[in-house]
Amino acid sequence: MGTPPVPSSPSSPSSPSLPEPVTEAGRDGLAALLARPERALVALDFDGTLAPIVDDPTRAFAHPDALPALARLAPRVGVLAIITGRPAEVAVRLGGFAGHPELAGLTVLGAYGAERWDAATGSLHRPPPHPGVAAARTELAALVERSGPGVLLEDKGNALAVHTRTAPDPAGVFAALREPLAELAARLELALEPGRFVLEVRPPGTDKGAALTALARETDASAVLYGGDDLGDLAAFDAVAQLRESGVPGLRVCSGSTEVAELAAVTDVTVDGPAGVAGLLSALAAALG
Ligand SMILES: O=P(O)(O)OC[C@H]1O[C@H](O[C@H]2O[C@H](CO)[C@@H](O)[C@H](O)[C@H]2O)[C@H](O)[C@@H](O)[C@@H]1O
Repeated sequence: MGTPPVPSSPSSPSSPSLPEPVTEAGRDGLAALLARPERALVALDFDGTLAPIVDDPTRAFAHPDALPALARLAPRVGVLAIITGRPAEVAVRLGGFAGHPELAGLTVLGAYGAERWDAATGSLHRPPPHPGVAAARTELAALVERSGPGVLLEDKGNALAVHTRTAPDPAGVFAALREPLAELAARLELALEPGRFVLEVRPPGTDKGAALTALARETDASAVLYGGDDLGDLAAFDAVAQLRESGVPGLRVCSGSTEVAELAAVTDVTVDGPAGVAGLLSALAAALG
């Protein structure tokens, strides 16, 4: 017996209208996507974009409207992808992406593009562990212990994330940890990746921009949409700008939040967090018939 199709959205029976991008390049990107959807690449970040931000990273499930919107959009565009800082298999589990016939073509690029899961085959590609991560694990456990209550260490296998969201002073602890973590990352030949009340040390060598560009080239995309909410998404927004310069129109969607308010200035359209993203994806699917 196969997995049943994704149910329709619980909270938005009718699709909202497509928002108008505030930039000309964004309007061109949207027009190109609507004109040739079969050649379009739609790529989305996970946390803060498809999944609401919550205190416990292990319980950051997709917004209830996200999966129905993705399922509706997937058959209408060339390629649908998730590009996330999570390990690919964690994003697949939290998103509930596996086993749905509508999402048979979905690709999940995890660990900022270092990992790849394809729904079509269920195959997971993961690089070998970086030697610096094991050393960082021991040091970070001690550092987190000293940092006071509410500071969490998320062990992602080949990366480690220190979360300060549930500390009594999240911004203050984040600021205090930034320099020691930058020093540790440099010493162990790792990269420091700051995000929403999180400082991550991870293997260098890739980012979401490189991942998005490679996927656009691999799939010969004629238009690209990228949606994100955090600092790690800036590389992907830059990649959209570079793809535009090389003749591939693109649309940059900001999943808006008060935590990373500066992102709206470098994107073409801002929606209200994961609910707004799901609404936009649903509206896109409706516009594509
Ligand atoms: O690339 P993303 O999919 O956006 O992942 C980036 C990081 O997201 C997660 O942390 C964020 O979400 C948590 C759950 O809502 C929240 O508690 C935390 O404050 C946010 O920074 C994830 O835990 C990290 O591993 C990802 O790198």
